Amino acid sequence: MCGIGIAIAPASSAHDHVWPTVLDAIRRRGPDSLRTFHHHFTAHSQPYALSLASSVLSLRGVGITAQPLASTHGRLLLAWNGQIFDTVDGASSSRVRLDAGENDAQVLLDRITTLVDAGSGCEQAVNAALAEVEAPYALALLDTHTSTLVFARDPLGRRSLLLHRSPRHEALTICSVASTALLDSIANDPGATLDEIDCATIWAIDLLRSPTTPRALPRCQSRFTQPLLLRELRPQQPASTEDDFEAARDGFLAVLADSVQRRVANIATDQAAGEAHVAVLFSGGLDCTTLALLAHRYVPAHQPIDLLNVGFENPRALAAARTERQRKARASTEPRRRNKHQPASTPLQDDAAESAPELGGEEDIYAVPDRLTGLASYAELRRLAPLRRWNFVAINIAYDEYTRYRSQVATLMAPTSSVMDLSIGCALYFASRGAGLLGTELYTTPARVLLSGLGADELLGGYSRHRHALSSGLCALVDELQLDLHRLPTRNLGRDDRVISTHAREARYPFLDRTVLDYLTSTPTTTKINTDLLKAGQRGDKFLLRKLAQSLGLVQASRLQKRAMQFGTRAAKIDPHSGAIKGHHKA
Ligand SMILES: Nc1ncnc2c1ncn2[C@@H]1O[C@H](COP(=O)(O)OP(=O)(O)OP(=O)(O)O)[C@@H](O)[C@H]1O
Ligand SMILES: NC(=O)CC[C@H](N)C(=O)O
Repeated sequence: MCGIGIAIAPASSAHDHVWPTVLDAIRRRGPDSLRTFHHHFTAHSQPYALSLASSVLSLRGVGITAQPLASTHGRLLLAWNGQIFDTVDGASSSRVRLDAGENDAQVLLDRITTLVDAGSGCEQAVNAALAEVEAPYALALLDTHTSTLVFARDPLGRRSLLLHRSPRHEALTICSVASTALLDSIANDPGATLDEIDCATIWAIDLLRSPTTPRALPRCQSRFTQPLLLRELRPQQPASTEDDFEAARDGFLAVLADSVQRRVANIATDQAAGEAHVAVLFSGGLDCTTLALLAHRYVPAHQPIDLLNVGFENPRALAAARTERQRKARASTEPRRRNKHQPASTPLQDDAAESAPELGGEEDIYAVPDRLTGLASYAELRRLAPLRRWNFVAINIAYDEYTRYRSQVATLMAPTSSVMDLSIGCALYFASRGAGLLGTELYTTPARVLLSGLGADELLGGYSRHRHALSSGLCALVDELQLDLHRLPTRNLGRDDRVISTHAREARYPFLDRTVLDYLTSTPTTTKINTDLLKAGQRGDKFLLRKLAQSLGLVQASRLQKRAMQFGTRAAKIDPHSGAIKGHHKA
């Protein structure tokens, strides 16, 4: 992923010690180029300076399209962290150019320039151009003629953009990710703030009038920007073309496969043709295994697909497992009647009981639940696609290594800061670093594109809270699913982008493609979820996806139960005495 950094401040105070640290942080996200453009203006009779920096992780077009990218006469400057995967039908010239392999930043800037040349203000032009594309993005556009800055994130918030205000709001920093110096300012200067930029609207700053006060602009409506509403909650429910379950499953397969194809095709890098261009963040669970098998259809046959599977040495869980094994061994050699007042097990024993059967043996400290599932699904992929080179990369993170990197991950994920965020952030940090064992050899994935299965649980009812909601009736389940859709932009995606992109890689989310979202929000809830099975505590969750996976031959993976990343990797409750700490506590 690329990076964006913008500083707006009175000229006298511009470029303090924080700005170089912001540049460092965004350089890591986009190692292929980094440019900075300076714009000077006067507001309230005071000279001001704006610096606009943009780094590029080049994935589209011929060569590297450096940013900020200038329009022909230099009036407009674009910083684009994004990938256009689809365009509305009306934008046919953009579509043709993208299909021909042109760089999407250039195509987008040309479209904005055309609208500005035809008389639109730059805010309207950006707004209209963004409504024509399906893309994860964070963007900033500076109009040097009018001294207007426009910035935005895609409606689902798949790319990060943060806003930092100085204590008296006289200066503003907009950046993909925070640096330690920026966080120090939050800690030390009362009044300083750091927030994720809201992606429901587009933002603009009229630099000459109010240089540090963004204004919200409602988004232009299109099929890519309309709010997502489940069919059960629409005033008029669409006629159900998918009464037939098999037709619904096949329709889902068609849109999901197409989404995967668009995310793995046309990756233009200077990599050797025969090395992996695509890796899967691979727990071995249902969601990512299905994506891996679909990716196999479209990734060139001579390229390997890397499966990145992370697991942590968790001293607490290991100690508990050992104690539990010893207890069981003692119990089997000295059978004793349990006193009825003695509790069946302690919380630590419960934890161990969960670990014990899943740890492959005392010595295999990385045989965490996701490793075992990962290996099983890897075997299934090899069986179904034997001619593909699948690289199962075992990413083993020792407790020492985790403790060395923890504060770095905490800085990257800011302003999110809970214990659960840190566990997930660490799992994603190491998984996307992509360095582990390929067999017995050390290996680091060269892939810049990482597929993630995130989104399937929100769309298809994969969380245990969906089952709890169903116990209050179907309407409660529908409401819970709608809430998930509503919260997608604010929950995890910004955090994940900040953590993953620091390794100069880009996460792509096939389940969050707009056409997939439209399809699944139009499919009846009772088709997506088998409510009878779910009520009975069986595999009724993500039922449509389970059946899709089965139809592809993924028999083992289609039966897997959801396991949250922090538990599957054993990144949660890893520190001594962390047993009583709750996920929502501050890390
Ligand atoms: N141990 C892991 N190693 C690498 N990537 C992982 C791991 N665990 C989860 N991921 C990635 O994060 C995504 C979202 O994780 P989440 O905890 O929501 O799992 P999930 O919904 O059960 O998905 P899946 O069925 O793919 O495991 C996964 O689809 C996968 O791409
Ligand atoms: N990774 C990015 O967001 C870079 C921008 C552009 N899509 C490119 O590939 O060059």
